[in-house]
Amino acid sequence: MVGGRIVVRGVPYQIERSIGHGLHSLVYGARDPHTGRPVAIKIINFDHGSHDVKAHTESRRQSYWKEINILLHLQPLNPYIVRVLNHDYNNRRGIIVMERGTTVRDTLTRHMLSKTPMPPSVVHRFWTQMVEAIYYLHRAGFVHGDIKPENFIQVGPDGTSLRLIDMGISFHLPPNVTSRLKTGVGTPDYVAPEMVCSGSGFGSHSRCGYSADVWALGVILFEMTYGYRPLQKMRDNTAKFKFLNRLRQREIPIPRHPDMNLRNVLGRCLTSNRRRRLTVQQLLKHPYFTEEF
Ligand SMILES: Nc1ncnc2c1ncn2[C@@H]1O[C@H](COP(=O)(O)OP(=O)(O)OP(=O)(O)O)[C@@H](O)[C@H]1O
Repeated sequence: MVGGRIVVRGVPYQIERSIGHGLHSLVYGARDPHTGRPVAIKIINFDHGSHDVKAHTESRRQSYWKEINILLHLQPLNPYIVRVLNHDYNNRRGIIVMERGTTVRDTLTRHMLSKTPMPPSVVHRFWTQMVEAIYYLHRAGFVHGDIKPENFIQVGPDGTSLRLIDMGISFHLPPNVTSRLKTGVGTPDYVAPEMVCSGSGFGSHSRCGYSADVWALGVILFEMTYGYRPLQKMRDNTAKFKFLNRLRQREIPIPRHPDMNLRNVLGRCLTSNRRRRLTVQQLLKHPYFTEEF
């Protein structure tokens, strides 16, 4: 595929390189032939690599339709959702062409490798955009369910504007409902304690709702500030699940920091009782959010 061409609804894109993959997809970097702008092309192959081909094909097809429908629905409602530029599907695969950026994970890795902390002004700029992205999402009734630095890309001339990608496991809640029981999925370092039912894993009835996204926002702010995640040093996922399960009786310790507002907002996001966690609406009014940098 790399070096080749892919035509999506009559537009020929030149594939430059592979830029990522997920459980269901391959993602390539390409150029828009009309504007020269970099684009990302996500390809979900419907019939690939499964023993039970029929069931697998159907589930991949559904996941493509779910993602494209949510993305298109949210385009006018949320300025932080990755912009979809083109899309198409056939019997074999679904294709989404979107704006391309570098992930916040890439930036965090660069800081980790060079042993330089992310400057507080950049942390603030990134995190306030993340909170706004989730605010618009929750306002439209959607829970993301897998908030992490891999799912935010940096776009724009100086790479400081953020967009949210991968709506693969997000879901809609009816009005006045703030969570639902769900088969647990997510990334252990970012999942909220209420998503963990037992000492060994998610369980089939994890409670997932708006407050789980707020917990994950707290983990990202912690990671951008201190250079590591609260659960990062734990041996394996079993140890992480055990720790999260025990958090009902205590809280994650927040290390010292000169910015008291930052430390306070971290504590209010990383509160093990989901009912006491701040909502995104409340985060927008928190002094850390409103303070000048
Ligand atoms: N618009 C984009 N710009 C830059 N990189 C992207 C873009 N979209 C996706 N990627 C890269 O491709 C990876 C996989 O994309 P994505 O998370 O959307 O796929 P997925 O199949 O839904 O993944 P998962 O299995 O985690 O649900 C991302 O982590 C990111 O590195």
